[in-house]
Amino acid sequence: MNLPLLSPLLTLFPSNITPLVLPFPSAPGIPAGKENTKDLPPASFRQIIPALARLRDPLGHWFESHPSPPFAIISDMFLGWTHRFAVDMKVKRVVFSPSGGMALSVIYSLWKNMPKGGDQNGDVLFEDVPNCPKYPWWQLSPVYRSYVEGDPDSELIKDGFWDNMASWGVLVNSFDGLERVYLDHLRGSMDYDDRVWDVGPLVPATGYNDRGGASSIEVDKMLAWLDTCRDNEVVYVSFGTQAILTSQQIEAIAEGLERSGVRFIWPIRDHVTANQMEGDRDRETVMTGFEDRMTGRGIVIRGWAPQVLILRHRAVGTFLTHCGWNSILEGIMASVMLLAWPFGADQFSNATLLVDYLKVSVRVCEGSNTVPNPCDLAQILANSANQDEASRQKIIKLQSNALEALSETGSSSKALSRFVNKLCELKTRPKSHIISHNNLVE
Ligand SMILES: O=c1ccn([C@@H]2O[C@H](COP(=O)(O)OP(=O)(O)O[C@H]3O[C@H](CO)[C@@H](O)[C@H](O)[C@H]3O)[C@@H](O)[C@H]2O)c(=O)[nH]1
Repeated sequence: MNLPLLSPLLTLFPSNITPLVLPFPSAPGIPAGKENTKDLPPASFRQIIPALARLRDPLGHWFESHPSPPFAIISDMFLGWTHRFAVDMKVKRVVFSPSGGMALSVIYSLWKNMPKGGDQNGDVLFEDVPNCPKYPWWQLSPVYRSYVEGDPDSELIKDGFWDNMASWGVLVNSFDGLERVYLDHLRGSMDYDDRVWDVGPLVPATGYNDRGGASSIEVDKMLAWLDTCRDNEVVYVSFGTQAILTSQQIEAIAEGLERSGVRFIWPIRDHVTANQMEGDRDRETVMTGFEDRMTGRGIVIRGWAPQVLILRHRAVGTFLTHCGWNSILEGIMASVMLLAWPFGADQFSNATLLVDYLKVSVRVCEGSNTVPNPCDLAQILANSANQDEASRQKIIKLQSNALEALSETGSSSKALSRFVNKLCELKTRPKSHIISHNNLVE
């Protein structure tokens, strides 16, 4: 069911890429017909990681029956089992990190040291990560916090992260001019050596507007409305594919937007309604009245928004974001002011990077259960929408670093070339020289 998401890529390279479609393994806790975390609640990560590990056998059959099987595997960090698979197949495995270098450093440190709780303040200090970030226990990755020693799914997830660290190399969706210190840290602290390739930001090319799916709004109408707005006056509000807002949070955002007087676009995910918590007030009543009053001043999208297209419009100048890494990179590429409200996963580390280290963002709220004060929120939104060009300089500088990284001679392009060269070296080397997992020469 995820195959259509690849169509734009497959169309661009029809003869180079052949998808191998394996049936999604059924698994307890994952309803039939749901094959993507964007259609599932955040806790489903605990089920989906073990489910995907069951692809090992079908993949193995394909591998062994292929006349010219691959000599390297690139796989997402939630597919840690592919490291051992690669070892068995006597090929190399490269981790793909959809998270940035700082977040990955924190995640690796977490699984390496496996802290059992915080200090007396409830904080966990990451002493082996540059700048020694610390987080209260509740801000650590929920996948980590749900680890139970001896539980088969927990052990599989833990092994997956250990295997990520033991893999041959890592591709990071990030760039030198954003967080070099963390990319260097990954180079220095793992056995990856120089095989850390920062090839980002990986964002869609101009003109490609359907990232992650078709939009739930008439795009032409939305663009026509945006065209009537002044430069940078529109606030875009979105919390990615995982966060589920409570009715109280939705109400507070609606009130904040209304009080602020700003123009806005705000997608609300469909299945949020289905997941309303018990005791929440009726979201629909709030939203219907709000949408009526906001006609002409803002757009509420029920479902999927063409986020990249929206962010790139000259009228959009502020992004209230949950700090998902893709949203951050898209925001940087569009040089919009980032207002941070991290919910979970790697988002607290991402917020640390943006707010505390790079100082390109303001922390608006924190946590999946916190409800912001609508008056404070309104003030922050209004201030951001009215900022002058001078206050946008830091984010413009980051955008220019990103563009530089992607230029022909930029750091990310060079990293990609180095990566391709390494792969080519593998291809020309007989497999008998490959060192196995046990460091035995095969
Ligand atoms: O209506 C929508 C909603 C989302 N998006 C796109 O969906 C992606 C969302 O990705 P991201 O911003 O990274 O958020 P999540 O969906 O929450 O991503 C998960 O994966 C990221 C990468 O690992 C982590 O950084 C996050 O914490 C984790 O929640 C982005 O490309 C958005 O442009 C849309 O196009 N339209």
